[in-house]
Amino acid sequence: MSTTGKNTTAAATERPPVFSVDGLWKVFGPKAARVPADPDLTALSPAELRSRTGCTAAVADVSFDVRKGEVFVVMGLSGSGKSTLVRCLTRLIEPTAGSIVIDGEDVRAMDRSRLRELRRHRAAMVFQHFGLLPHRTVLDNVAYGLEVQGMGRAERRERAAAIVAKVGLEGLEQRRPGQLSGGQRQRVGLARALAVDPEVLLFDEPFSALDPLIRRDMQEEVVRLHREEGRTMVFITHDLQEALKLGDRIALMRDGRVVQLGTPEEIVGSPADDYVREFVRDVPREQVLTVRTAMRPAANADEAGTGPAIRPEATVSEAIEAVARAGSAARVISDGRCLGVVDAADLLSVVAGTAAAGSRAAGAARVGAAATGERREPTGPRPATTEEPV
Ligand SMILES: Nc1ncnc2c1ncn2[C@@H]1O[C@H](COP(=O)(O)OP(=O)(O)OP(=O)(O)O)[C@@H](O)[C@H]1O
Repeated sequence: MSTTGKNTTAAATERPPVFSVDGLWKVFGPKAARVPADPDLTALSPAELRSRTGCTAAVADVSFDVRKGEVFVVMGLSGSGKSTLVRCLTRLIEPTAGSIVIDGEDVRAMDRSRLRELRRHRAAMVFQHFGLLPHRTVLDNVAYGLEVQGMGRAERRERAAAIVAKVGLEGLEQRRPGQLSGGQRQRVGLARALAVDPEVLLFDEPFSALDPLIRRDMQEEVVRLHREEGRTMVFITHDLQEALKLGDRIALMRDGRVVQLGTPEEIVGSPADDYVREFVRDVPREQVLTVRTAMRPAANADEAGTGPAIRPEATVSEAIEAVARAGSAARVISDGRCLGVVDAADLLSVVAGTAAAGSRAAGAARVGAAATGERREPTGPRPATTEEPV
């Protein structure tokens, strides 16, 4: 579980939104539209709402932005509303209330042809069950979306062949889906979505049917593609490890609501409530939390001036290694400035979960902001004033 390659820099968090979702509801059941509009009904628990109205609020007042170039993970247990939420983004499911905007354009106002173009070109979906055409070859399955777009045969086959190679399926172009393993089929599904060069890739639990090793391969494939292409991705999963591994930010859903929205580090280091705390209880904190969370101001000039230098994004696990090797506290250095120091005790208290993350990096105020989906940048502890070249 490494955070390597993630968009955790300030530049990434300042990128413009691709999708902006505000006050989104999807209610299933009779006279669904009255539910979001009635505060007496919106205040009910899911069970009460069902017994009073026969309705289920699969998505309940959800707001967030997906920023350009990020991997945005929607995570939650079965039935929490993940699929409904992501299907609402391109109106595969029609929302009941709220707004969805893609690149400034109102998705709810799109007519049929505009919606078709949205789904085909701008926000392509990779499904769990592949959805491949059984009688077509790998190459023709990948070229299918280009065919629908009206691209000529030679051009689309050339383009499809390049994408097939990109996802590691070279040599299998002429096979049919029935002659492939589950992992290979999922690669075809991924290649097909990539072939149309969409602005956003939407993944609906794409790897949950794969065995663990192939699943890990595919996760690495996604990380690699993301790193190479910087494509915006929305990824649904019920698997916390997968969410932490892939997500720049994670929206954790429960009963249709987003209970916390934040970076893996924020979710693990500063759970918004007991539900999230229980969810992340078994996560190896040292692999997710960074030294930003663990560091403290240097006690004196001596501490600020000696010891190994580590980056603020280094994980606590990496810092433990550096501190153990050096036998002294490490300095957290960014742009030649010493932001703080970490010693063995600081690092141990993060591992043990006794470090008050709320009072160190992830301030209590941010937890509130994350829970409501408000955009707010992670803040580190107050930097030490010591100027120190690395
Ligand atoms: N067509 C429908 N009619 C009525 N209720 C529905 C419908 N589709 C989904 N629901 C309900 O909405 C809630 C959210 O379902 P959804 O499929 O979005 O959850 P999920 O988190 O994606 O679950 P899973 O991980 O099992 O796919 C559930 O309570 C589900 O029963």
